[in-house]
Amino acid sequence: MLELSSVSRHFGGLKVLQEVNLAVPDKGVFGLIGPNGAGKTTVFNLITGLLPPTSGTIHFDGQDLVGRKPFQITRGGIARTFQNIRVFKEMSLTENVIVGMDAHLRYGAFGLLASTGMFRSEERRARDRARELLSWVKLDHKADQLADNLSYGDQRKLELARALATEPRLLLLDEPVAGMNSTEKLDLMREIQNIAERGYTIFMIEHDMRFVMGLCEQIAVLNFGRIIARGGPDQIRNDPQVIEAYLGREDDEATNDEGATA
Ligand SMILES: Nc1ncnc2c1ncn2[C@@H]1O[C@H](COP(=O)(O)OP(=O)(O)OP(=O)(O)O)[C@@H](O)[C@H]1O
Repeated sequence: MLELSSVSRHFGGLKVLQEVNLAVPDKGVFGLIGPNGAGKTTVFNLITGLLPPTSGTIHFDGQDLVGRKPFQITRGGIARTFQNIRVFKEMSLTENVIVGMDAHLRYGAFGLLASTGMFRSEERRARDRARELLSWVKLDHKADQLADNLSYGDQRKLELARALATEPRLLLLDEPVAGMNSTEKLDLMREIQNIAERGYTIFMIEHDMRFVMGLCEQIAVLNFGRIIARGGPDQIRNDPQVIEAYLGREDDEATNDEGATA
């Protein structure tokens, strides 16, 4: 579905990604892990058109993504969430999700939200879909509340619902459980699993090893800008290069995470 071939990205003299080859298969959950600063978010920034690669190609369903603008890539079927939460706190949950639908609404999300009846049927459809997506992350009972009232974990889930509102085929999640407690993590794990079962392909970056190992069928490991391993959870867990990449860095938070070596 998604294929990166010999992708490199340099920032001045800093070689953040070097000849990365990565193939995310259609359907299921794929994980990208690696120590802090390994280059993981840069991979997402290249896929979503926020940055161009220095060299290499990125194909999605056979189409070349390099040179396309972020909104074109979103319309083409790739959505993402960010490491830092980006919800509109002064809007309701429903309105936040409708903003995500923007590319698919005839009058645009803001036109629709500001309307006084002109676009009623489109508004009703958008609200129904927003509520459905909120139910996928168990937030539909809070649909009319302001996003500002949500816990940190629920704000992350709202971002996920908003990303789904762009009707993607591929969903990129950048550290979806960052800052969540263990109950929230378990809930989110189930919800992501359900979303994958609905036919979405999920590609996630995550530091929480228990979460990654519990969800992903395939995992790639990035270290100093290079892929050092790929395979199923058991293979990754026992890979000597992966163990060294994590344990060899005393300053890495992943080695201190609960369950990091699970
Ligand atoms: N726009 C940029 N300009 C200059 N350097 C950058 C830029 N974006 C990322 N970098 C550098 O690239 C390296 C990799 O960053 P990146 O955010 O991709 O790592 P990461 O694996 O996602 O890390 P973390 O797990 O801590 O989020 C870092 O040294 C970072 O400072």
